Amino acid sequence: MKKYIKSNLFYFSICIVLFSTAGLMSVFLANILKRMIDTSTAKNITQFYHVMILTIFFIIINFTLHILRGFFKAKFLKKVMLSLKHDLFKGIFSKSIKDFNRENTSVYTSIFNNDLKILEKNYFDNLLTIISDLSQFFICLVAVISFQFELAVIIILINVIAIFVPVLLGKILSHKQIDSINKFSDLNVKIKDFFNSFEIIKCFQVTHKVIDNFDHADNIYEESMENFRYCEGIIAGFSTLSSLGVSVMTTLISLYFVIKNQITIGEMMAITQLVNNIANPLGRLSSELPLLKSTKPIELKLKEYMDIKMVQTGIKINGLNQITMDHISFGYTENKEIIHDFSYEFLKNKKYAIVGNSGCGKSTIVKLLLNYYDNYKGNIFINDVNLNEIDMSSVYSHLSMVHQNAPILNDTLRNNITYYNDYSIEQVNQIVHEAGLDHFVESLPDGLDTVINENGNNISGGEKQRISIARTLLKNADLLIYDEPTSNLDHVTAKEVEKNLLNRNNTCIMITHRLEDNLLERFDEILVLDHGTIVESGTFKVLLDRKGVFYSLYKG
Ligand SMILES: Nc1ncnc2c1ncn2[C@@H]1O[C@H](COP(=O)(O)OP(=O)(O)OP(=O)(O)O)[C@@H](O)[C@H]1O
Repeated sequence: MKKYIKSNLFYFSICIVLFSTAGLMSVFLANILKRMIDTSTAKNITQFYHVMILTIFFIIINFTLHILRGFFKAKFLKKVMLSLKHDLFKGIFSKSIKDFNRENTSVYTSIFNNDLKILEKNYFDNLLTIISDLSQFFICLVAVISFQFELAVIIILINVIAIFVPVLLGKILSHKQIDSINKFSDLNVKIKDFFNSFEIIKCFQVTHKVIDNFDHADNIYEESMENFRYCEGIIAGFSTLSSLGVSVMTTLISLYFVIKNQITIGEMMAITQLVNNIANPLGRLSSELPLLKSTKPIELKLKEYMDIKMVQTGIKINGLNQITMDHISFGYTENKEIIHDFSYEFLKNKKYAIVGNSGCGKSTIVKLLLNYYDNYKGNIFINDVNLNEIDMSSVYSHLSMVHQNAPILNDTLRNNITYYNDYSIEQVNQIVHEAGLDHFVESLPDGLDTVINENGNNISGGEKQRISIARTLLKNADLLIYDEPTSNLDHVTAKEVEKNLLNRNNTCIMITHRLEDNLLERFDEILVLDHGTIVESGTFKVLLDRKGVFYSLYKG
């Protein structure tokens, strides 16, 4: 976190100066109190006017300092949180697809919703309070020493004992903190899943079970929070002991010095005031310091993400001429192989269909091509270069894909289609037409500028699919991969859209369950997959004539 302080040193330095004045202001106030009491015992009206002016001056300065502290603290926190979130977001997006998929997306959202908030409050904000309290403690201590050396020594002794235990407890607090963060992340995953499945939960009438499930996860989280709060409570107890002990001892000892005529009543008041400003900050410090320490695990966790660099090593490819899958075997888990000895060569500008029963591994083949997983046996080559040696970003720049469940942004239809790239209005309109979206766009109140809701819940499944198709076509990549692109479209629209998809001069791999003549006749090669292996391949006509697996699938 020091890096973020360094990069915002200007605002941090101003904050240090402003928050450090807290001690001086306490001494100022103690001085005013001393003068007030001494004036009352001397009954001197000139002294009274001096004290009055001094008090007004104190109030104005104190007020101004508070305003300035608030202003610069807000600036500092804004700057530091902006750069922190930027680096974190960039770090997460620097992950490869396979690394990103290893964690549930709720884990990432929980970092932003929870971890960063804790860091802001317990580290950066807390740090400024610590500076203020340290300044009060040291400056007031020096002031007390200048009044009464023996008194200062006694105060230090009491405080050292009182602060020692909470600092030790800080380590335990830190463990409790990280435990509660992990539990919160688990709870977040559940909440996200349940909200995403809202309609299904209602239809299946399992609301009570879901509530039980939620309660269970929440219970685990709250128990971890309860442990954390217990620990905080114990630390707070020691803090109170510290400040109370010091206050009582000081008053008694000061009284003794007054009785012995070694200090005036005004000085006794000033000392009591100063000691309060030693004991109270010290009491607070004994919980603030452990809190600061407790953010260490969060810092380490975030650092892991922020240290991820966009890996752009490897060989760059300038186009996709041929893709060779050579004896590929793969399973998501060790004991279940999904793809068995799959070998095939996809050639430039040819059209391929992959068909087969549900679960036979069609999408998995595509995921392996896209390097989502690298723990397969065999080799994948692109233009004769092994996929493991290629800079994947150069591969991604030459391909585009329509996913089975197309992700939709909570943004305008235009941005959902262009994905923030710059295209002319003519290009966008042409693609809208090819994806069969003309009527849909016309029906929208703001046309392409209409905002689509989160997950596209104000549009139909077919419209979502056509947006995804438009997005893919607009990129006009060398290789277009379609995973059941028209499964949600009516027969007529599907036919029209598929015609546009296959008319293009690109390599195309389409996974489809639509075994219809007018579609299948358009492919150069149809791969028939069964249990992760190609059992037949050829043109539609050849496969029909063979009267084998494909024929049975086709005839249903
Ligand atoms: N991330 C995953 N982790 C574990 N198993 C998975 C994962 N993804 C898919 N599978 C399993 O791998 C097998 C093949 O899945 P795949 O999605 O490739 O099938 P598919 O032929 O595309 O099916 P469909 O036609 O239904 O889309 C299935 O049994 C599926 O349950």
